[in-house]
Amino acid sequence: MAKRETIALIAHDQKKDDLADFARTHEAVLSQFDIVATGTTGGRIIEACPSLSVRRMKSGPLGGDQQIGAMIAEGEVSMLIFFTDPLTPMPHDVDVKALTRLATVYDIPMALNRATAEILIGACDR
Ligand SMILES: O=C(CO)COP(=O)(O)O
Repeated sequence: MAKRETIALIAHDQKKDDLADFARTHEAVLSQFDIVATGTTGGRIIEACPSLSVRRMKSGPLGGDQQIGAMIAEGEVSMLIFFTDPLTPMPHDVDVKALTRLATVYDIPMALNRATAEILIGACDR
């Protein structure tokens, strides 16, 4: 069986409801991919969409962003959808920056808000 591509899904706390809703809306498309997520986000996605194949890494503040960044560097992630919260200071801000930097370095499609995520997921559905 051909290896499926992986999409990384992450949301900051204030954006988790929105990402869970996004995942529910696009469950059929997402089910064609393996999903990797930071810990708490992954739990929310599994709750919202039990049919999806979700690998949960550590929680973001405990290194989850860095783990997913390492996967990007290894070529294991095809797309990053990360609903960021620009209005709340984060203790792990540097990790968030490192993750989005690696997505840019390795030139994978990256959505940092829902409007862009809708366009990317629409492109996956063709
Ligand atoms: O903080 C995060 C990303 O920077 C998300 O981590 P959680 O999904 O564990 O809340």
